Amino acid sequence: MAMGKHFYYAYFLIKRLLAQLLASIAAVFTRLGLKVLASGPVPAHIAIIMDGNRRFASRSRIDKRSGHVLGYERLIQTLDSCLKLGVKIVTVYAFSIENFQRSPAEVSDLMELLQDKLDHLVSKEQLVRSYDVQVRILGDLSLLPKGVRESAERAMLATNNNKSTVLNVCIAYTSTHEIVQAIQKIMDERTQDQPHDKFITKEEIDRNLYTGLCPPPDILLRTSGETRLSNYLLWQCSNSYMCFCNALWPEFSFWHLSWMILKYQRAYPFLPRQQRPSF
Ligand SMILES: CC(C)=CCC/C(C)=C/CC/C(C)=C/COP(=O)(O)OP(=O)(O)O
Repeated sequence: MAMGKHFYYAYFLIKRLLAQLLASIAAVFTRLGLKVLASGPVPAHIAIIMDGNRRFASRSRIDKRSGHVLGYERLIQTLDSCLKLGVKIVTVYAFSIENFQRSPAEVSDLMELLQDKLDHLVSKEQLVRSYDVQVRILGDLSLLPKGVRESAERAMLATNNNKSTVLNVCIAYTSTHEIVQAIQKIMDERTQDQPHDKFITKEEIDRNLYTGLCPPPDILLRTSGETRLSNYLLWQCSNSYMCFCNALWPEFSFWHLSWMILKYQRAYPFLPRQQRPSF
């Protein structure tokens, strides 16, 4: 009996030591990987369609909400790696206007999660403070329940003075809606200020999109093997390097990110030069 107990303790001790050893080896390789990647051109802006949370949940036999929670955790880890690498702006698709057509229970779960995570992001997330991240919520906030809208406004206000890096979170967003709203805004201003001016310029549309003066994404990543744009940043990504990855979003690791950056660096000499951020 005593022998069995000792064996049991030894087994768990060895398992824990091995896990710690593997974690230290992974940390060393991650640091090395970051150094190698940072020696090539680093994208200033990465846009991500975080796809595959529900498929991951169903494969892992967990509920959909837990799949989205894991998706949020993966976002924080990916953001951490991007910022360590020197990426200045990360823009993520968290909820499209089309997502409102999901079942009322799932929409309500996602809204609760977004509210919770937006509050968490600015109050408890060390990453936001250490990298001086400005959080911007892009989308038609009037479509959101009051609680989520208030959390979004709180998050933007609380990080408004952070100037080093940006996390854009697209919620209640679709690109066509954004473009229509931008044109509508320009037309409304026209009627008041210059009633006879009939021409709209590209620069005016740029300025009036939710992304405003933010430079366009260098890379657009979509996970889960889907190769559609799903009405995401259609105007802004006209010259972006597209990267489609088979991993589901909760599985997207540092190594998937590194592979994507390496592919971008290999293609870099042939890519059109994008506007660089001014910070
Ligand atoms: C505050 C903040 C930034 C929160 C982010 C939370 C988060 C990760 C939201 C993503 C939600 C979403 C619709 C993912 C797409 O997977 P899916 O549901 O379409 O999965 P499927 O493709 O497997 O169906």
